[in-house]
Amino acid sequence: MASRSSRQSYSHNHNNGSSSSSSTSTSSSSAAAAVSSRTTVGHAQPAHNSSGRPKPPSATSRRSVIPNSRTQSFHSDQEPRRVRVAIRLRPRNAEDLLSDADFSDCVELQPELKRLKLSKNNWSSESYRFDEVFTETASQKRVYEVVAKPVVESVLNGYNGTVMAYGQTGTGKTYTVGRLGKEDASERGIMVRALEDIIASTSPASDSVEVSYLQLYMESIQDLLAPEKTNIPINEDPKTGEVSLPGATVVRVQDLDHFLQLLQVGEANRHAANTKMNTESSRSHAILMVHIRRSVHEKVNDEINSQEKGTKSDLFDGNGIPIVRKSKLLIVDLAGSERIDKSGSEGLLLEEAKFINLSLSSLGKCINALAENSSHIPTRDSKLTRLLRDSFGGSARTSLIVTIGPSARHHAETASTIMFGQRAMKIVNMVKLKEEFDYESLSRKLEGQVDHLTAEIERQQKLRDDDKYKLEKQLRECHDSFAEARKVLVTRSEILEKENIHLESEMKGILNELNHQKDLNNLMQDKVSKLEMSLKHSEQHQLENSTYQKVLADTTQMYEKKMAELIKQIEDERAHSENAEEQLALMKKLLSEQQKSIQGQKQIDELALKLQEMYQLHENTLSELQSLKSENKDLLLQKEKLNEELHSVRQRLLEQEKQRKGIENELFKLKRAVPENENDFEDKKSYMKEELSKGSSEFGNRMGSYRSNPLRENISGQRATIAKICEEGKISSVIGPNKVCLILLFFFPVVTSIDTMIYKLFGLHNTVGLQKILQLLTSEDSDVQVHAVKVVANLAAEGAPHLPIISTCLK
Ligand SMILES: Nc1ncnc2c1ncn2[C@@H]1O[C@H](COP(=O)(O)OP(=O)(O)OP(=O)(O)O)[C@@H](O)[C@H]1O
Repeated sequence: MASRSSRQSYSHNHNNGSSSSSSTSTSSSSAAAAVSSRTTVGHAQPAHNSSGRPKPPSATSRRSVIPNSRTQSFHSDQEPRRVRVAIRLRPRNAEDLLSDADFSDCVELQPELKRLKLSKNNWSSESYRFDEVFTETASQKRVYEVVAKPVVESVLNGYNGTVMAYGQTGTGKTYTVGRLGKEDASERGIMVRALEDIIASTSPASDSVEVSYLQLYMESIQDLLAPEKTNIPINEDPKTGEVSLPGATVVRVQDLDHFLQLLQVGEANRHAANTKMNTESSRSHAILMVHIRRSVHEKVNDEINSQEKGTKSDLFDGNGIPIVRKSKLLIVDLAGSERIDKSGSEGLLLEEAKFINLSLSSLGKCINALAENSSHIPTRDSKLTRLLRDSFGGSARTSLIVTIGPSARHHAETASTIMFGQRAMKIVNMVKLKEEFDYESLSRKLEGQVDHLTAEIERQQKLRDDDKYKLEKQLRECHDSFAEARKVLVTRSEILEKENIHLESEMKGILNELNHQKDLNNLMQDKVSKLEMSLKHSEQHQLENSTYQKVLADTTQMYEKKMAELIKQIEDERAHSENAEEQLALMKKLLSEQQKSIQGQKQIDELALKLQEMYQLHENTLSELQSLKSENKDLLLQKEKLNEELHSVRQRLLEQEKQRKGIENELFKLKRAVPENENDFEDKKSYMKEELSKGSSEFGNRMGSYRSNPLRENISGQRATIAKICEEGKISSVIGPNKVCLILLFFFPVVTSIDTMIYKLFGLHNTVGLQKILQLLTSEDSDVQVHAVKVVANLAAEGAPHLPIISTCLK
């Protein structure tokens, strides 16, 4: 009772609400008996704090039946959470109505107070407070939301959870937990609704929901999804305390329909045997294990120890890291906790009942021990307690639904069940969040990243190789074009150099020639000036040469002008040439610079273009030079001709000058030699003869130059006639016929006929005398006679004083 008193001291949430101090535990069920016995002996009471709330369990009281399973997790948050217990009253069934017709219900529910009154007898009852009280009209949905949904949410958040139904056979455990509700969804039990929520809250891409469905039948674990698997061993990790069933089938749930199919298969395989109490009684404990694995990306928590933090920081650079939350939900539909004597079982059924009672009794003992903070929790007494070690006193969040029937016939079982629930309410679990680094998915992710990066590196490498190949190709092409351009430039440079050398030599030649021409010009100018001087001196005597001199002066002036122009052109050409040389030097410099560092085809092309322009300019210069040369040549030829003409003119002038002087001398001598009269004639005859004979050879030579002249041949022809006349007149005997003719020619250059000349000769000079002319009339030579007649006729025509003489002669 002490325990009851202590329970009464719970707060409204924790107080079991028992209003009676008397122990009414007469349960014959094993678990209830265990609880009862513990209660009766008055073992350890739950600790309370000053506020009436149960103290958080001490290290000892909190201890889990399993070791800390979070050695790999980094969350250390632990939260005390009491096992939540709700009670549900099944509606009266036909049997109840029939058998209890004369009795009232043994329980009275006060759901608003979350209390249950269990009648002890007709006049007294005991009141018990639960976390929730469901009447017979409570819907499946509400039962789920109140009892199971918080646990499911915890499981989705990474905590282990357990939802378990405990109660007498036929009170609605399977109805509450395992009903499929195929035809009516509102009838669905906790299993289906829990999976519905879990599936809806998880992502098939990042999360996984796996289920195993087992039954514990006669201390043997059988796989309900693969019934051939029996006696599946329980594996307990000594380090983590994790309980697992490695032999059990684990199926990843795809959707709710898939789960319903699985559940249906499991239900079909669940062993059920008819008992006298319930034709469809479950003779085994059904355990649905739901393994949830959820990926959570969180930042590195400050709580992570520095070593782990450092490692992860290196890996993720402070960004979200893959964290996986692994949690397990157990939904347990326990077998009925009926009394063996009441069930009337025998044979196999009796054996089943014994095992059921054994496991439930063991569970009750554990719950008692936990509730009383016992130092020893007998979890290893049965497989059921081994499987549920994490659910009671462990790290799981646990809700217990206790089902009872209304029939007074089962008052004792109902009371025992209620006490089981009341004990369970004292158990405080230390729920723990089970988060782990998802090394597996991290590894997969990293492998994926490595693959991606490797592919990217390979792609980049391939791109680099392609670029490198293209660049190398371009470089080779550039090298080739550069070498070719260089070759062309070198060739052109060589050609230009040769042409330049050639031009330079030509320029030198031209310059030399020009200098020579200048010298010649100077000489010519000197000669011309001298000639001009000479001409000036002989200007008075050489009027006929004035035209020549003028032409010569004009020609010389023109020539000088042309020479000046030519010099100017040559100077221009020299300037051009110097400019070309400068440009060529620039080109050479550019070429050398270009040869040193050619930066590309573009510069080469520009240089080639410039070079071509220079070459064109050079070509033009050459052609201009050539034309100037030809002009110079022509001018030189003209100059040569002019020089020759000038020379010949000068020669003629000199000769004429010389002839003139000679003639003047001879004339002077002749004048001296001419007799004044007949007597003087004879005196001077010898002198003249001597002189004439002396000069005849010179005179004859001087006249030789005229022999080629036709005029002079004519004169020569007439000379014979004159000579005859002179011979007749005794002149020729004195000076000779040649000299007579020359005298005639000198004094009478305009005489057109021999007759006139003879007439003049005899008329001006009376040396011959009229008598001599008249004597010619009688000359034996007919020609002389004819001419003598003509002379006489002329004299007569003139009416000269000779006329009387002539008349006399003619007589
Ligand atoms: N709350 C309820 N509302 C309506 N019917 C119910 C309710 N609870 C139970 N029943 C009915 O009572 C009968 C027995 O229920 P159930 O089989 O769930 O009992 P049980 O506790 O699982 O029995 P066992 O332990 O023998 O398996 C079923 O026909 C079920 O439909």
